[in-house]
Amino acid sequence: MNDTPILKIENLGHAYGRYMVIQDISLEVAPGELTALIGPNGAGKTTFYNSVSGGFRPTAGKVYFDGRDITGLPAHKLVPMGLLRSFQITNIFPNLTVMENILVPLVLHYGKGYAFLGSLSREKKLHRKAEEVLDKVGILSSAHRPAAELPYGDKRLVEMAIVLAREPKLVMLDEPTAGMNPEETDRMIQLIRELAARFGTTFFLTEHDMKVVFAVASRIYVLHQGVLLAQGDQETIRSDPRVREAYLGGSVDD
Ligand SMILES: Nc1ncnc2c1ncn2[C@@H]1O[C@H](COP(=O)(O)OP(=O)(O)OP(=O)(O)O)[C@@H](O)[C@H]1O
Repeated sequence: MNDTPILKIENLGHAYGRYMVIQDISLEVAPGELTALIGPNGAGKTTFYNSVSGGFRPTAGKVYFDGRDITGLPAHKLVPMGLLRSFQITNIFPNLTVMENILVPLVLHYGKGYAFLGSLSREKKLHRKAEEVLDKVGILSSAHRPAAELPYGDKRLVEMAIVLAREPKLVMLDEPTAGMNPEETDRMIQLIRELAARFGTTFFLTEHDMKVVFAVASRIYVLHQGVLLAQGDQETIRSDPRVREAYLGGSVDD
């Protein structure tokens, strides 16, 4: 069994100018583990997310992905290694069909060196791959509809299909359900759980919606004023008085 952590973070810190926003964060994520980093507004979650997933170079610490030092590498270099970050819904091309929305990143991802070129044309193989991922997430029947026509929740499924098409080992999501209604949020939760269960994809969420966190994550880290305040399973986090205090009481419960 491979026991190399998929993600290992050592003493991570980031400052905007002189303002130290996150400090001394160390954690490890095992392959397949569903992890969330939670914290009140302004705790530094997005800064953490960007420091780890290629948004910018952190000012302190080290980030290892699958045993390799990736500290400060930009997101586009992390993608071929298998570390993806989610993108906003606006990155879906509304005038292209759902299928084309999957094909464009697939072409960019595999480029001319697409590995399993055989008797079929490269285009056919990419097409088949796109159909495969659309089927996996359950929107193959919408393949030839313009993405703009899809309801919001289905657009997020397209986004996930785009993610899956690139065969990630780790997906980092920054508030994946932001802007969604409760029904769409539930679908997203189901999708993350299903992708993890069926395809072994490791997810790391930064999130302040407790409903999402408790529905998805088995391991939770709590960030407060830029430092890790607590970590553990759901029960440990729910019952930690410091976490309740940080959330001003009550809102830790969903
Ligand atoms: N580019 C920046 N320059 C200066 N300060 C910033 C910048 N980005 C964020 N900050 C500050 O850093 C702190 C942490 O912000 P961050 O967005 O990482 O927190 P967060 O936990 O994601 O918050 P939220 O849940 O509100 O999105 C905040 O005080 C914020 O104002």
